[in-house]
Amino acid sequence: MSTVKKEYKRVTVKSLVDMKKNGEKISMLTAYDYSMAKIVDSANVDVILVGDSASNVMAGHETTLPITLDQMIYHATSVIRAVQRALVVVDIPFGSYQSDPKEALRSAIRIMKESGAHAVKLEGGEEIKESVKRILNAGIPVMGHLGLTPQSIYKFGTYTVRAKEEQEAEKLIQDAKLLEKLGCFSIVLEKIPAELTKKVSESISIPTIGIGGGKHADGQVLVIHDLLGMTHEFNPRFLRRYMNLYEDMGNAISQYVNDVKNRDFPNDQEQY
Ligand SMILES: Nc1nc(=O)c2c([nH]1)NC[C@@H]1CN(c3ccc(C(=O)N[C@@H](CCC(=O)O)C(=O)O)cc3)CN21
Ligand SMILES: CC(C)C(=O)C(=O)O
Ligand SMILES: [Mg+2]
Repeated sequence: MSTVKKEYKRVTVKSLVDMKKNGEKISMLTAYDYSMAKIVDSANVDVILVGDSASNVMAGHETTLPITLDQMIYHATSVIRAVQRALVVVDIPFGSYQSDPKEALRSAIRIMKESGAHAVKLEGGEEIKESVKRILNAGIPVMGHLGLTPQSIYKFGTYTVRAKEEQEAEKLIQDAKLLEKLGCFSIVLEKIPAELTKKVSESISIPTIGIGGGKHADGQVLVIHDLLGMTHEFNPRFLRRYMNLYEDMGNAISQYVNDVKNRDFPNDQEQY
């Protein structure tokens, strides 16, 4: 009898750029823990993002601002233990890269060293240029993030569509070109007009990953809890739900409560 070990061809930073070249769309989802990452990875998702959206969906904060570097590393470490195929990217959280490029590099190094992740993601363009350079110089792959950047929500005040005006759109295009020139391997485009996503995607050779960026992005990303319907009060237009887990889980748990109350669980077979 032989045990056949399944061979996984790992997704790399280079394979993502090749996918764009070959016209193959890239799938990306978030995960924050071992069990979920196992399922996401087994379903052949190309990129797993340990997003700072963990601040919302894991910790229950209103924004992504409170989550700490230590907490991000904890989530990333759990995810990495589960993943055999996907490229794992980790958000550098608010406050651990904005004050100076050396701090940015230190944060990126801690993420890579302590979690075993494959790349980091930072929000912004021109403003964080020196930090991106330093991190890339250390050999750490960087994913950019432009458009709606939730870490600067208080600067904008709302989660409305970004870069609808000519001037902001032009800055976004310049930022995308800059990130490519610096050496980023990919850029997330969040909540911008579909036509702008098209323009950006055609202007650079690294893949764009959209969330609320429309069909022209080279890939798509969603928060896993949104896709599964666990965040039933979050209803942006860009979200497609594939399940209604909030309801289904609620029903399953209610049945369990009933079974315990009614002395139905455990039964004779479910005890020793
Ligand atoms: N569960 C979850 N999903 C996400 O996609 C997500 C997070 N959390 N947390 C971090 C950021 C924040 N993101 C957001 C937040 C809000 C909207 C949004 O469209 N909100 C409103 C519209 C607000 C407005 O137009 O003023 C909505 O329609 O729900 C989109 C992306 C994306 N990220
Ligand atoms: C929504 C994605 C792109 C993200 O940054 C996150 O989940 O934190
Ligand atoms: Mg994020």
